[in-house]
Amino acid sequence: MTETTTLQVDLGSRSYPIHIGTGLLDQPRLITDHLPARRVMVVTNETVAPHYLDRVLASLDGREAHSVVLPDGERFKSLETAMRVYDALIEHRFDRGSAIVALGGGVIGDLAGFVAATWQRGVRYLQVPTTLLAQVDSSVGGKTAVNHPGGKNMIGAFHQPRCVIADMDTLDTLPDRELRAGLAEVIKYGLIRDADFLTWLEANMPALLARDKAALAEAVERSCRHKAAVVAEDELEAGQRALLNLGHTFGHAIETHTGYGAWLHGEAVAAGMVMAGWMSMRQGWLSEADFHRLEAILSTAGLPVAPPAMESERFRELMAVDKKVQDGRLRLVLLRALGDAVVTDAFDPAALEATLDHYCASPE
Ligand SMILES: NC(=O)c1ccc[n+]([C@@H]2O[C@H](COP(=O)([O-])OP(=O)(O)OC[C@H]3O[C@@H](n4cnc5c(N)ncnc54)[C@H](O)[C@@H]3O)[C@@H](O)[C@H]2O)c1
Ligand SMILES: O=C(O)C(=O)C[C@@H](O)[C@H](O)[C@H](O)COP(=O)(O)O
Ligand SMILES: [Zn+2]
Repeated sequence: MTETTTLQVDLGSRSYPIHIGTGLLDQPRLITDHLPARRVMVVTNETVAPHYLDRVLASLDGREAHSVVLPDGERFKSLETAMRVYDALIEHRFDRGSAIVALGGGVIGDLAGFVAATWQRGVRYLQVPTTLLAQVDSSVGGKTAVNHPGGKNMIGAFHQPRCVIADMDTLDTLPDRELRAGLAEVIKYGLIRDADFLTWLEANMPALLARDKAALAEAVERSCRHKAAVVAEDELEAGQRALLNLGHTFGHAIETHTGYGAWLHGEAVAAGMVMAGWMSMRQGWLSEADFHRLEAILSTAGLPVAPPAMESERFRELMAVDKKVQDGRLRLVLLRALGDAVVTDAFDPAALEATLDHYCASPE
């Protein structure tokens, strides 16, 4: 077991710790200390359960622990799947004092968090993220949701976890493609608010892709510091939190268009960040050299730098339901420089049209 780093998400009475380290799943009482509930439901999926469920259940010794093992995949981040968890909660008489543990990647975290937010109008829950993406982003900040067939994360709530336990050892079993998808959200923090981190990521990309534990731990910790700081400033996305959405307006359109799953969230966000970067360059905000740097780091991380074949009209249609639309006006996260992002509706519409023309397939 190595050192554990603990960060804090400062939200007054709803503050909570993020523990990052190795061997955490085998530490007795780490979960129960943060979840003083008699009944606990562990929500996980069929891929994660064989690796980690027994250890989490063992750590809940002394509690009445149950588990629900869901099918795996973004397409199961739905109300129908949430209903399976509600069914288990009813069956085992879960009351307001009961608690939920989300064990898995962002799909499980978002769905279990949504169930926790809505079960009897809100019960406690804890995040045990097991993908890089979930450790650096989705487990922190309390955005919970399920998808609608017509739009990503359309049905959700803000509901903060009581604690985040990121055991880096769980990344040992993560497929390479999923590791790369997680790197997209790590790179995002550099692009929106930390040019030095971006330089560090460029230098350390080979180590990260080779799963060097120290490099991964530093990437997780620096990412969580950024996420915690943004969330503490603007929990409910009244302003600056929207910067965490860089690439997501384009990316969510890609995920919805491709039916939730063909493109991983991180892959869609990577292509979306390239599109946002290209548009920022077209606006005259980002230099050509910096755009190429953005494209290069994503490409070195093995991520897509262009969307799938999609007509521009389909992008327009899907982007129109983005949650950042205000009074019918689309707001986008664009870059003024690397490490300096802005959320704005004051973009040149011609720059958006040029971006869609540049990246989209023409209708047959
Ligand atoms: N709430 C937020 O703030 C937030 C932030 C970013 C992303 N998200 C959401 O997160 C989701 C994406 O999360 P994700 O990338 O973790 O995808 P995911 O949850 O689908 O996990 C990726 C894959 O890895 C498997 N897996 C998980 N842990 C594993 C492990 N340790 N070993 C082996 N396999 C493992 C999963 O079963 C799945 O097949 C999207 O729905 C996205 O919208 C939410
Ligand atoms: O925490 C946030 O805020 C984010 O925007 C993080 C994103 O990486 C994440 O994908 C989030 O789920 C997107 O939220 P949404 O509000 O655009 O659905
Ligand atoms: Zn995201």
